[in-house]
Amino acid sequence: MTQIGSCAICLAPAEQKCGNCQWVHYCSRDHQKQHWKTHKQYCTPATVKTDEKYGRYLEATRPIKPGDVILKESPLITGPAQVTPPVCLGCYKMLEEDKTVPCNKCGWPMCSSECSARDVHKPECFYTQNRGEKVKISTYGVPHPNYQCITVLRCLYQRDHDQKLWSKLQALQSHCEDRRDTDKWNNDRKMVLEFIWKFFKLETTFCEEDIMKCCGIIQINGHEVPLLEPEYVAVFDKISMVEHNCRANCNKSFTSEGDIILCAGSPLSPGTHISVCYTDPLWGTEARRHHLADSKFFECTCERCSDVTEFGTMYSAVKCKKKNCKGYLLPETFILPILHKTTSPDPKTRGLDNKFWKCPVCEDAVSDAIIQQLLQDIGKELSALPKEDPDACERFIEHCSGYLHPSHYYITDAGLALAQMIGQQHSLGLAGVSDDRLLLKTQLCRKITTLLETLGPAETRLRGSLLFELHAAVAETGRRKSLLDGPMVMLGYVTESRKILSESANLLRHEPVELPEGQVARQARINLIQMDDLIEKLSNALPSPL
Ligand SMILES: C[S@@+](CC[C@H](N)C(=O)[O-])C[C@H]1O[C@@H](n2cnc3c(N)ncnc32)[C@H](O)[C@@H]1O
Repeated sequence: MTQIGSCAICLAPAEQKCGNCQWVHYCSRDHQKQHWKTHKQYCTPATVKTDEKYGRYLEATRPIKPGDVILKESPLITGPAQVTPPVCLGCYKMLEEDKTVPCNKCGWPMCSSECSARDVHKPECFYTQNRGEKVKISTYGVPHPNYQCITVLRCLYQRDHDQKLWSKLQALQSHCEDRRDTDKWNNDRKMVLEFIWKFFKLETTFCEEDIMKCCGIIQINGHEVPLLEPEYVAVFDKISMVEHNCRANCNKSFTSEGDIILCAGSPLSPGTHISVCYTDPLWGTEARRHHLADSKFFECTCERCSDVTEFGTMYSAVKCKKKNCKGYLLPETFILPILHKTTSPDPKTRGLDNKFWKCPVCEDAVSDAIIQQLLQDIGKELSALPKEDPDACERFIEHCSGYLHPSHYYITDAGLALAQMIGQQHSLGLAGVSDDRLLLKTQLCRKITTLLETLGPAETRLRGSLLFELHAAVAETGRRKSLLDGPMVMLGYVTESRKILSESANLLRHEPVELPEGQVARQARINLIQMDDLIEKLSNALPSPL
């Protein structure tokens, strides 16, 4: 069916759309030509499609290279996170007692009078003034219930103040039927809906359906923006169309201004579904699938979830315990129906005793309940590890290696923490760690970055940060070797380290300086210049072949 929109120039009903992005309508070729100067800045190499499984999704319209920006857009709505200590409702900075300026119209504490005057603060200011009594916040630094409803209230405000924005928000997925009666739904009813009705006296203004739908729109489409601590929430328009894949081909990052950027992580040919990972790609398949079912209301059947070996990485595999067997146990499938409104896989209530994990080498079979118990115990051990303790981390990895595949998610998780810890705690940095630890860091960084290339090629933030760690370890190894074998061995190591660093800088190039990854990217650019200098000096010092 042809969709009728309104012409971007004259607003007349229009059937034709931009052939590339299929987003903007035109009534005539003349108006399309006239609009091109503006539109070409926003015309994206992706278009919205619909099907039964995904609903609306984005598809590439032309070949896209890794690193290409597919979309960049400003939020439709921003607001504080649902559970947050008091933050400025203009800029989201955390508020400190005695350093706040109450908005003179509504009393909400702000960081400055400039922030009170920001448009973003208008909705709660408007409804607080109508309520007839100013807000008074007296506890800071801990989550405050008054903030739970703010982002929802800001959505609701648009109904009577910005029809276009309201329509865009209302068109987003909210899964109202699936959410009904979940714990989150019941909490939202109490902490958001009742607060809006009672505190703001809006019982006759906004009905239950409108409020709960806005809660759903934020739950399904909201992004936590990590530019500040605590994070705030933003809902975007086009980015909301991007589907999930556990081995996504794109990633999102934020600009310092809070815009979102969607970037390709692998080459995309026309017709490819554009995807990001809605969950943590470093979790095991069961945890990812449960998280998606509980928070986004679909059961993931992507290529990664469908392949128990996770592209041959054996990321969820458990060691076979039959005597002398060197095989690994895996279930036949991870794609089992998940009962909605449950939380995580609980070995006691799964009732899956008739499911088995099998070893292809010795054909042994172990019941799912036994495996779940083992994984639960190891998971508990991992969460109880003391923070910032590399020895404890190393002991955990050694112990778990008796039960799990070397690339198992629990071992990878601990390995990642260990790789980042080595060198961080020493006042001399990597120069202060033992040769063994330096080698371990190098091996862990290499192993996990390679694993990430397979499991999450678009996870550029983590891969870029780990490659930065790796470049430092390789350079330090070179420095130590040169002390024994003379300065010339250094050249090979520095050249390798520079290559790794250049990849890291490239992967992190969109990260804003507010994020640790943006700081790493900045340092990487500085190090690159220094390394080029060093490589030149070492090359010039090489004896001439003549
Ligand atoms: C942010 S929205 C994406 C746009 C949505 N498809 C729409 O039509 O508005 C997230 C929702 O899309 C659907 N979805 C996204 N990725 C999916 C996937 N891999 N499999 C099934 N459904 C998916 C789910 O309903 C999910 O809650």
